Amino acid sequence: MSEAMTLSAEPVLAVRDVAKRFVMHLRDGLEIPVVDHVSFDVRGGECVVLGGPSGAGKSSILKMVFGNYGVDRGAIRIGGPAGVVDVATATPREILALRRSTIGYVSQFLRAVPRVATIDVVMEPALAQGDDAATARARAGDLLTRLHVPERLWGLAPATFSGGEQQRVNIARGLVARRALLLLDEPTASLDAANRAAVVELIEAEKAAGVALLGIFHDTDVRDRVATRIVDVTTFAAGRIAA
Ligand SMILES: Nc1ncnc2c1ncn2[C@@H]1O[C@H](COP(=O)(O)OP(=O)(O)OP(=O)(O)O)[C@@H](O)[C@H]1O
Repeated sequence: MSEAMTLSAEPVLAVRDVAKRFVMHLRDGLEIPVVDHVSFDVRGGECVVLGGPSGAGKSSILKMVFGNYGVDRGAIRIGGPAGVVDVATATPREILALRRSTIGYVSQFLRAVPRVATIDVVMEPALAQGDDAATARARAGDLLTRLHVPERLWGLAPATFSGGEQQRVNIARGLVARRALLLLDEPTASLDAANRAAVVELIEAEKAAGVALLGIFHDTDVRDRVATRIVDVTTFAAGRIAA
């Protein structure tokens, strides 16, 4: 199927005229403008990559979309089961509901819960979404296998795993639930070539399933393979020259 045929008509994510500055209260309210007039869409079936040098504001934009950072101006509209929610004006409760139903976040860091087995860590978001245990376990096992996490580790807690193993457990956990919008914060950082390739395949599968993806990838090889479009964040620089 061609890419155009898998794209949904309405964007899953619509960012409109967003501005963000940080106010340093411990430094007499010093203001650090980061981005201004940020506008872009992400439709189902496409992977939009935020590009630009270090400090341009890529992570800040991702964190605003996830609701971790407040927004000074503009709208971040996300279409979910309960209709369209504007993250810029949503209550914390609405943002949490949106995360449970609509937005997935895959970072490179695992916040490991002590003593919980890997398979349970991975399947938990699928159970929270309402999948039955057998379905959630099967999907979790499939993802762990594709990410080369050996089955002998599934019953162990990931706290003692290597950095790369923990990262792969985290990616599996981030992908296990079916979400309309996936945010990817350098999911392939410090993975080896075989696992980078596995992540690229999983991202392609999400695109084919009609998921909207927004990501940051410093690895240009991975970025060029997954990106439908690159949004250059330097075009949104707010009154400052990016480093
Ligand atoms: N919580 C914060 N408080 C104050 N300033 C911040 C905060 N988060 C980010 N910044 C500043 O905002 C600017 C953009 O940072 P951001 O992390 O979004 O850039 P980036 O493009 O993701 O960079 P990198 O590629 O290095 O991760 C930087 O100058 C940074 O110092």
